[in-house]
Amino acid sequence: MEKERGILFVLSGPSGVGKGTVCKALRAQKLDIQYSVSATTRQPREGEQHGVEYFFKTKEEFLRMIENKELLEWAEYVGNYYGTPIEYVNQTLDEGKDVILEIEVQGALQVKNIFPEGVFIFLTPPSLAELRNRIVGRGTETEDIVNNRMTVAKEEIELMQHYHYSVVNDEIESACNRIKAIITTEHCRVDRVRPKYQRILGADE
Ligand SMILES: Nc1nc2c(ncn2[C@@H]2O[C@H](COP(=O)(O)OP(=O)(O)O)[C@@H](O)[C@H]2O)c(=O)[nH]1
Ligand SMILES: Nc1ncnc2c1ncn2[C@@H]1O[C@H](COP(=O)(O)OP(=O)(O)O)[C@@H](O)[C@H]1O
Repeated sequence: MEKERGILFVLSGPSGVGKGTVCKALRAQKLDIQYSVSATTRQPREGEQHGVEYFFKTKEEFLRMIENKELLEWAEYVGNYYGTPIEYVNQTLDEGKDVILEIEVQGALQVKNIFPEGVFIFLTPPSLAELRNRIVGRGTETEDIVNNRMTVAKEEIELMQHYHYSVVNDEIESACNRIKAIITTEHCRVDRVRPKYQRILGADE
């Protein structure tokens, strides 16, 4: 019997809201979901491994991936390129497994055009003041860059309307629980389960 296709979940939101942190916490829970590994031209950080956190590429290699249509979406973010290899996503969904992408907002909106049946989750800060604290707290940005990130974040929060769900990242554990609840809910949607039951009803006993 033909397998149900998996569901594509996209977790996105402004820089510093905690996408990476929440995704790492979700991974630790060993859910039945696959995590896509992105390609990037940024330098690996200490401890990062090729093929685990990212596929680290030169700019030339990345541009070739774009040219060869190997990416589902891509975006330039703070001077580096980031993109989602399309083959892994399609293959994993075809195998009936769910996939989650943790990507920034420009990329998420590109995916929405290609995969409108995907589930788009916007991670929201509890407040703008807390978002600023988190960006400053990370200690990687100068004051000018923090101000710039805040301006971009406000524009990105306006784009929340294009998403299906908004999850507040107040506490990491609560945010993870909300995302797990969304995954469960999506699996119970009648438009997703009906084809399966129609097949069962139509099949000989
Ligand atoms: N569009 C897009 N964004 C990505 C992709 N992979 C990672 N990102 C985003 O790129 C941004 C920078 O990621 P990274 O360099 O790991 O630094 P971070 O700020 O510590 O998360 C984050 O907002 C990620 O969500 C991708 O494949 N496509
Ligand atoms: N729920 C939370 N409460 C407090 N701090 C958080 C929370 N989630 C993330 N952070 C902190 O906020 C900063 C930004 O998180 P990060 O995961 O790098 O964000 P993003 O991937 O969205 O850019 C990090 O220092 C992280 O430890």
